[in-house]
Amino acid sequence: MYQTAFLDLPPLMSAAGRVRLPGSKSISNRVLLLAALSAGCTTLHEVLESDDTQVMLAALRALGCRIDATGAQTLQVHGLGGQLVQRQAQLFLGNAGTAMRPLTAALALLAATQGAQFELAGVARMHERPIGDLLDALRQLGCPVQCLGQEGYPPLRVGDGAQHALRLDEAIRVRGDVSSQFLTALLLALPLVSAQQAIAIEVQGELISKPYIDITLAMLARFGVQVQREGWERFVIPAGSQYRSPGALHVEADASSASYFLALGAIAPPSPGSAGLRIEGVGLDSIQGDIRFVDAVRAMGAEVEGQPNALLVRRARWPLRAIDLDCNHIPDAAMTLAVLALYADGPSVLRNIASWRVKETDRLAAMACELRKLGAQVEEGSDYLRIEPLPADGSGWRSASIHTYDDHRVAMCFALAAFNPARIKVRIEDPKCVAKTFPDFFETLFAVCQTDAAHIPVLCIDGPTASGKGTLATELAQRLGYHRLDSGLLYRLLGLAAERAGIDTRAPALQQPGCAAALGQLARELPLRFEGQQVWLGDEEVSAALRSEAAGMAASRVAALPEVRAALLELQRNFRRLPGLVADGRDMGTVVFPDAALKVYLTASAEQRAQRRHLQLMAQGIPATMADLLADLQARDERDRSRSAAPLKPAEGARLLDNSEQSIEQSVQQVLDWWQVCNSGPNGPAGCL
Ligand SMILES: Nc1ncnc2c1ncn2[C@@H]1O[C@H](COP(=O)(O)OP(=O)(O)OP(=O)(O)O)[C@@H](O)[C@H]1O
Ligand SMILES: Nc1ccn([C@@H]2O[C@H](COP(=O)(O)O)[C@@H](O)[C@H]2O)c(=O)n1
Repeated sequence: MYQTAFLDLPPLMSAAGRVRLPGSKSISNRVLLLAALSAGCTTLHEVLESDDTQVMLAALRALGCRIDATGAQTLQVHGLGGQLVQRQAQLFLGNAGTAMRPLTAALALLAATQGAQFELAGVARMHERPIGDLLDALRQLGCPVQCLGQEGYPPLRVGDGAQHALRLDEAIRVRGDVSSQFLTALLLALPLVSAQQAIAIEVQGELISKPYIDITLAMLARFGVQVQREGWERFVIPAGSQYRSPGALHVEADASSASYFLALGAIAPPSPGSAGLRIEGVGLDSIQGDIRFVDAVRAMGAEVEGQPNALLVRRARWPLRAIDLDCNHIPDAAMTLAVLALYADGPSVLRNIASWRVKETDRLAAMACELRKLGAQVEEGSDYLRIEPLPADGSGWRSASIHTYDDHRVAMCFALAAFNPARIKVRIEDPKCVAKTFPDFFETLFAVCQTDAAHIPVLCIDGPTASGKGTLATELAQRLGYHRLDSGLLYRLLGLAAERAGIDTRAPALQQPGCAAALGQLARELPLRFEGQQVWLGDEEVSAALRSEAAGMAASRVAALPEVRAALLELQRNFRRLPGLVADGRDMGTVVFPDAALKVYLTASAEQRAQRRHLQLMAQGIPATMADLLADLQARDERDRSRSAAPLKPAEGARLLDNSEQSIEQSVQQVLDWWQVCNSGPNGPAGCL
């Protein structure tokens, strides 16, 4: 997951391959709760790992439910059988509506019938999301429920520690026109108290987001409770209903998450020779309402083929066909349509989406505001959006920094704007907000998208030994969310590989006929592998061996050979991958990435550098003297500067940074400021050179 303050998406050009989606949030949180309420043990497979499921898991554990992780995305839930083991708890539920609403209802009933008291709170936005209609229904039942802040909103206290008789004879009335989650919450909770009598729920107002109720009913059925539905107005939980664990259950992939990749397939030309984009984990027979997003992208012109537990999508009609659609049945996925509308042949209207206003943020206002930043004309009604497309010739598109409002769906759907025909980058602020439902969303996106190498930004740091290039490059890559190329490591690996192969890399031997060619060949076939922080040369883990001064000296000798440099050139250029690269070495800006957007030449006095290296080695427990280190680094610098192939020197247009008197953070800030300037042109990273 990208933990950066922002993520710059370079212009994207095509997409193809396979996407494996994470588990459905709606199903995961429902089945976690149901498994916890049931008697017996339930094994849940492919459970979503995200912020929203984490808060549900933490709450269930705080209530005394044992949940063991028994494999990747597999959990074993030891159900409580409807019996409280904790009579008091304070639960933090973040911004997860799928946790707050059902837990409120279930705990209110359990607290009232068994004598307990619980507090449920969330993040600030959760305390602005109304829950009054659900509380009214619980109060009708006779459950003590108290709002600890503003009436009708979390934080809440349910129960008062005493037992209360419930009024179950009369039908429970609940509003259905603000959020369908209130009805879901009651449906999930009431089987806890239906052993003796049937319980009816009557929905007041037109029920919105009906497909989510279908998910609830399907999950209840899996746990042994068959709810009788009379239209969408009345639901009856039969007397004697009781939760029974199904033993094991597989969670479908998230159909709302599929929408981003269905949309991607609709707008991205497939890469040459590919059949399109295959989305795995969910098929046309999904029980999730957002699968109907398929109808919407088909209406806009995409070809979608249903396969067993998968979808295959291809761009067909271009530009897309504008739509005028009632989106009440796909409220979450419909946000994706708002961005697709930018690529349509006329204005699109998304109707009946008033519920957007009470989601993670006011999504109607947020989408209108961010679409306008891209240059679109948008009309925002109380319950609709009308979106004018942007010209297919690229005129009118503006480079924008998309504010994401701590809303995962805003971040994910605006990623699609990176396919703009103007080929301008799109900045997504606070990309980690996708953790709510799809922590690896951007990694998944980059894995199936392609673009011209020239669009992938590169930031180069060159300079002499121990000037701090690696330290600076690592930090920059982390803050920008970019890949990192430590090019010196490749030369060090080659020096080590030569030693392992019995090739003498000392000066006289290197001049022997055939030696340079042999090293060039070795460089082309380097059996290198990166595993996290570990570097492998064939079967040997060599990370520590590579950092020795001897390895540095050997690297510096083999690096002077043109055959070696030529052999490693392509390998280094292959590190240029989405979303960007920070590369450090001696010739990053001069030879390997001459078109880099920003080139920095980093120096410090030889004495400072020797001292830093000394401290570095001491910290690793490697003995060295200052005098030896100074002599070594001066010899290396001299060889690097004086060689004929790719000598160490500032690249044309490079920014010079002498960090002798700077802290690491000051150097980082200086380069980020330069990077910001490079990126502030109307077309994104035009470069500083
Ligand atoms: N601005 C700085 N101020 C103080 N110390 C620094 C600064 N930058 C880096 N250092 C320290 O100097 C040491 C050497 O840095 P680093 O290994 O990043 O240099 P390098 O240029 O990548 O070296 P090499 O070219 O040999 O790989 C590290 O211990 C690092 O913490
Ligand atoms: N682009 C590069 C990077 C490194 N070298 C040579 O490798 C030696 C080791 O590099 P470190 O950055 O890991 O210390 C270095 O002394 C250079 O001779 C290079 O030539 N080009």
